[in-house]
Amino acid sequence: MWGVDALWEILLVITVVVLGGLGLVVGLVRGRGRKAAPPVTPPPPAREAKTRTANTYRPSSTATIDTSKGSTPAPPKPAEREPEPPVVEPETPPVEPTPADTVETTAPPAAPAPAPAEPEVERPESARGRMTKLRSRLARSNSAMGKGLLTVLSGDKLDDAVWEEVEDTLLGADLGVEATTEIVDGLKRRVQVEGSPSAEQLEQWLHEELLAQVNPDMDRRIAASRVGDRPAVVMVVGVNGTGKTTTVGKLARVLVAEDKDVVLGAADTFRAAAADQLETWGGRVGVPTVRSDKEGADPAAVAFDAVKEGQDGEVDVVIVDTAGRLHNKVGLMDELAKVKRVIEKQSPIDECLLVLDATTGQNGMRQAEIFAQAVDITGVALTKLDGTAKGGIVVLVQRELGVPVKLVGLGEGPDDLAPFDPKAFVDAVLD
Ligand SMILES: Nc1nc2c(ncn2[C@@H]2O[C@H](COP(=O)(O)OP(=O)(O)OP(=O)(O)O)[C@@H](O)[C@H]2O)c(=O)[nH]1
Repeated sequence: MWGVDALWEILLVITVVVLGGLGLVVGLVRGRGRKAAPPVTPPPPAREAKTRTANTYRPSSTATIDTSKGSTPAPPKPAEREPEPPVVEPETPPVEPTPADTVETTAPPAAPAPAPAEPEVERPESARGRMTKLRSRLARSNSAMGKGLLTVLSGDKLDDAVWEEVEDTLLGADLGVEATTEIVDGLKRRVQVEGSPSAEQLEQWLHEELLAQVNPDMDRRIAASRVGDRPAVVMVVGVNGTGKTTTVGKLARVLVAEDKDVVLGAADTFRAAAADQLETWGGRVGVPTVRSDKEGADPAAVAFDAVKEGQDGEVDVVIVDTAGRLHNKVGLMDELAKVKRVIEKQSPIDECLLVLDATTGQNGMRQAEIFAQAVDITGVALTKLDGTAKGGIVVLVQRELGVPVKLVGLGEGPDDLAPFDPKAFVDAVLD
């Protein structure tokens, strides 16, 4: 018979076997359960995926450039070869090609751009009476002289101190010594003859004395009409920066307003932009510009061609702009003399206008004298009179050069050039 110990051993073995079997069954059941789990919902399509879909409508810009350069195009990436199956949510509307895409991919080649519109030709206003219209500009800068004079003269007595102050004021306005002396002597004489004058009487005398100095009898017409069977020729000279090219442009406008046919000659070949500047001025009023495309071209040759063009085209006037700066003064004067000589092989020069900057005062006068030695000046265009209180330069320049101021510049606007009117000038100074 088996002992109790043996019985316990048998029971222990059976328990171990049963527990091991149970463990095996549980393991199997859990493993099968994991395999049969429901599929996990994929994450919503990323933003990147949408973008990529849209991009398939758009030819790569780099590819286009590469093709046009003739280089071998890189094989298309799989994503570019075929649109990817849509990975967007069903409710997302399909991506439409943008108008730009449509043009690039399917539209026929774009129609040629319309021809640029013809630049509009301006019709400038007549320059008659322009100085009276611009009088306020002149008065703004120059009436200090007039006011100063009238204040001094309206005192209780007219003694030496008063006359000295009048002299200083006139000299300060660049009238020059001779004109100043003549004006003061004239006033003193009238006071001696008439006795103590009223303020109005003094103002009237001052007006007359100043006007006499500005010399209203000078011929200020510009030679801009055909002479016999040829155009008039106007040569414009002056130091660079005085406003020479601008003045030629403004003068062309003045003449167009008078129904003149004008040709411009860009003989300032020293400064590269001068021809462009002139051409722009001319273009605005339908006036052609003869120029050279070569920087530093022979200015005399350009001037010659301009005059020839004017003759062939039977225009009224040819205006030749010249250089105002060279490496040295002698070179500039030699060049101007040459331009003049070459023009005169075809036609007399009817007008030689010197452009002077009124703000440069006595310095401008020295320039004027140098130019006068190289060419025969027939008139002066005094620019920037709006920016100086030294309007007396009008008197000085006429006295020194013996030629009239024919034009005055009173601003930077295209129509700020006026035929000089002595009475309007004196009126503005004594305003
Ligand atoms: N305030 C004022 N400015 C003026 C007048 N005339 C010309 N200017 C200005 O002066 C400057 C010089 O003018 P330009 O015509 O280029 O001078 P330029 O003498 O031709 O100079 P270069 O071509 O270098 O020889 C420009 O800014 C003009 O607008 C004027 O009457 N009043």
